[in-house]
Amino acid sequence: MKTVEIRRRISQPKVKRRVGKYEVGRTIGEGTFAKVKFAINSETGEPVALKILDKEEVLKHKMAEQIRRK
Ligand SMILES: Nc1ncnc2c1ncn2[C@@H]1O[C@H](COP(=O)(O)OP(=O)(O)OP(=O)(O)O)[C@@H](O)[C@H]1O
Repeated sequence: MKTVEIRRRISQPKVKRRVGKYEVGRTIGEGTFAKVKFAINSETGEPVALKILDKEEVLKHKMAEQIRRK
């Protein structure tokens, strides 16, 4: 009985990272200033590509004016 409970716990999917309403999954690409991850809008179920910017690199290359928060 005890063994079954432990196995169940181990086989549960890992808790995914959350950013606001998005459940963040695997990395699908990388660019010079950003990492792009697969994510799901938990309110609508819509799959999206989530771009995570490297703030240091953006500031270093004076690209802040090209970035808009959505
Ligand atoms: N909307 C998207 N859907 C799926 N994959 C994407 C999407 N946007 C970006 N990617 C993936 O993430 C990678 C990195 O994207 P990003 O826009 O950061 O850089 P890049 O424009 O390709 O390269 P660089 O920043 O070096 O000019 C892309 O090459 C692509 O593989």
